[in-house]
This record gives sequence, structure tokens and C-alpha cells, in this order.
Amino acid sequence: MALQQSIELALESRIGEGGLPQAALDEALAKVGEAMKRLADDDASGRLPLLHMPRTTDDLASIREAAAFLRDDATDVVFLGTGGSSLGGQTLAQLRDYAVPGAGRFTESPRVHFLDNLDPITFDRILHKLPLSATKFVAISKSGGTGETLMQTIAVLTALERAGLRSHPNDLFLGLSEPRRDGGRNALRDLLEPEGVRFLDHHTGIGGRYSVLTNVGLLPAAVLGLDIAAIRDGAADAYAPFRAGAAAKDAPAALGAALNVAMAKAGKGITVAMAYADRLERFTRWWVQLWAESVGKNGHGTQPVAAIGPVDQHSQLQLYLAGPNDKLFTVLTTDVAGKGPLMDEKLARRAGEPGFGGKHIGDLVAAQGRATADTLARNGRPTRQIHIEKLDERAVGALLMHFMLETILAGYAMGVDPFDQPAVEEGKILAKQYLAQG
Ligand SMILES: O=P(O)(O)OC[C@H]1O[C@](O)(CO)[C@@H](O)[C@@H]1O
Repeated sequence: MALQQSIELALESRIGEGGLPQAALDEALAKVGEAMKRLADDDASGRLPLLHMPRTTDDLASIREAAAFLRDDATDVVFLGTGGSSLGGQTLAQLRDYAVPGAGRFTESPRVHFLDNLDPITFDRILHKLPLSATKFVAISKSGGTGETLMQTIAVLTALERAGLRSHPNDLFLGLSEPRRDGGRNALRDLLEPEGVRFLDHHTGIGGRYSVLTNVGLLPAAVLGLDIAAIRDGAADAYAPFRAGAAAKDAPAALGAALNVAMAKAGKGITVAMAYADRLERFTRWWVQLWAESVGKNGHGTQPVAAIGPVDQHSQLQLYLAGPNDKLFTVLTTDVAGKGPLMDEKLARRAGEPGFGGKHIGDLVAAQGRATADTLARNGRPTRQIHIEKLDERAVGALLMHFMLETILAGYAMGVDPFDQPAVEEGKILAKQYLAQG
């Protein structure tokens, strides 16, 4: 298994007051055990197609074929879409340095862009900078009706027209959305299909924030040359204990769900994921949406916070160690010991840090991840550790599936529907009213 999880440093027996009493964990495990039965029913009945994704292979060829179309003669590939229609792809793309500080600027052609936020200045600038005739665009929206994605798409079509490329949007554009329901409306399809733009179907039974293992996440991954079958294999690894009928305490995602449920009940209203890897930064953002939209309803839920190590030690750690003890921490580390530039002995001595001599940058990062988890625990802050041996496609697939399963089970155990997000609609309707009012 590419992931190892330990909840030792979250338990009262290890860290004292502030940790989780065994009885509280047992109570949560019992609830999650019930939730696992529901999940097994979901699998058997086919109600949750996500659970079948790890074993699905018959769509991989069409994803690779679409990726080849996007790569063909392209200097840039731009993914339009937001939330679950973007963050999964971004997470996987980080394996190829997407949005990695510094390194992200040197990625090979085609450059991949995810325009998930709507900012007029960014959009203006990018449309002026992109070589439009050598750029492919992909508009992704499960519903087809998300205002941000529609505006972006209209803006791109207009820019293509201005550049004299309007007669070829079918060569430059791809859509990804649900099929029309009973011939009904799908705004994105209404916009692009008359231009001859080809569409891939969004899985109708898998919501956006759970869609990373479908074409939504795997298409950008394939454009970047990632092994998309290995991503699914990793997801299968995370799901294997469930298929084998393991007890909740022995299925890592179920144990993680129980920890979260028990901590929420104990009044820890915040859950922090701190990943010691630049290439897990978008994973933490993907998880924030997954957790927030899935469990934040009917007065339930805990606040997800994304952090990156070691950089956020220099901004957030003071609060984490000495502020209110109202958080559960998940510290994610990877095998980085022995990796990266080697510290010259002489220069290390000159810097007054002889201990750095002969060490690699990765040695310090590994020590920091360990030290942060241990320091949190010493200060009575409950901490789960997740260690990833090698950050590759299989490991990220396992990580993504682990957290989707954990979230679904926590939602079931909390008594909320982890698949809807009804509260978000209110603001969308109001924004459209304000837009109409001018
Ligand atoms: O894929 P769509 O339908 O454009 O939705 C984008 C995002 O908007 C939301 O519906 C929230 O507004 C998310 O749940 C979703 O991932």
C-alpha cells in the first residue's frame, strides 16, 4: 500500500488531555461500521458508481484519444471550469509540476492552465497572451449551467472570433458535460454544440467533487502524459479493504472517518490538512471542497483548512500549537529523505549550521514533517499522520480515493447527505439578480 496512516498521535492514551479517548473512538467506529454497510449496499446496487471507478478500464482509451487531440499541435491547453470540474485535474497535474512554485514555470509543451477562478483581469491577460491558434480549450461543467464557466466560454469564443479563428472552434475546443436530460437545456452544450464542438459525457451518477477518477480528472492527467490506469489502480488499493469486508478499524479510510466524526463530536470544529510537499498543495484544496461541501449541512460539519509544510510553519504553526485546542490535524509526508541538493560541509559550517553538512534538503523536510507532528502531539493537539512512500500516480490515486471514502462515510455517520450542496444555490441566484439589476 502506497499510503500509511497512523492515528496514534490523536489518541488520549498517547498525547493526554486534548486527545481522543478510546471510548469516543469506539463509539465513532461503530457508527462508521454502520455507514460501511450502507456503502457496501451502494456498491452492490450500483447506486454509487464512484465505487466502481477504480476497476473501470473501458473508458481509458477514449480519454487518451481526447488527450491526444488536445496535445496535437498545441502549445497550450486551457481547462475552463470550477470547483469539482477543476480541482481534481489540478491535483493530478501537480505530478507534472503544475502550479508548483518556481518549477511550474518550466513545464514542457503543451503548457496546461486551469482557469477556475473568475477574475476579469486574469482572463483579459491570459486571452491576450495565449497564442490562440495553437491553444486548445476544454470547457468542463457537470451541470453545464455554472455562470463562471459559461462566461469564460463566451469570452473565449469571442476572442477566437476576433482572432479570425471562429470558423474552427471545433478544432480548438472540447466540451465535457452531462448529456442533456430528456432533450432539455444544458447551457454549455447550447453554447458550443452549434459551433460543432465535440463533447465528452460527464458521468451522470458522479458529482463534481467526486469526479477526479472520471474523465474530468483523468483527461488533464492524460494530456500531461500521466499513467491514468495507475491512478485508478491506486484508487483500487484504497478501496480494497472495503471490498474485502474489513472492520472499520482496519480500513484506513473508515478509521479516518471515525476519527473525524469523533473529533467533531468532541468539539474540534476545525480540521487541518498540512502536506509537506509542493505537489500536494492542490490536493489540499481539492480536499477542502470535498469536505466542506459534503459534510457542511444541517448545522453539521467541521471547517477544513489547507496548509503546506514547511512554509506554513512560518505562518500558521504558532496558532496551531498555542491557540485554541479546537482542531484535528492531518500531517501528510512523503519519502523525501536523501532527496534534493546536498549541503556542502564547509558552507554549512560557515552558516553556523554544521549539522546541515552532508544532508540533503529532503532530509530537513522529512525531519520537519516528523517534528511538526510530534510537537503538535506534545502540546496535546490531536494529529493523524499519513505517509506516502513515493508520490506518483498510484499513490495519488490511493490518496484521492481514501479521502473520498472517508468523506462519504463521515457524512453518512453524521447523518448528512454527502452528495448534495443545496445551500450554495442561494448566493448564485442572488448574484444573477444583482447582475440583471446592473
Ligand atoms: O461542474 P459544475 O456543474 O459546473 O459545478 C461546478 C461546482 O459548482 C458547485 O456546484 C458549487 O457551486 C460545485 O459543487 C461544483 O463542483
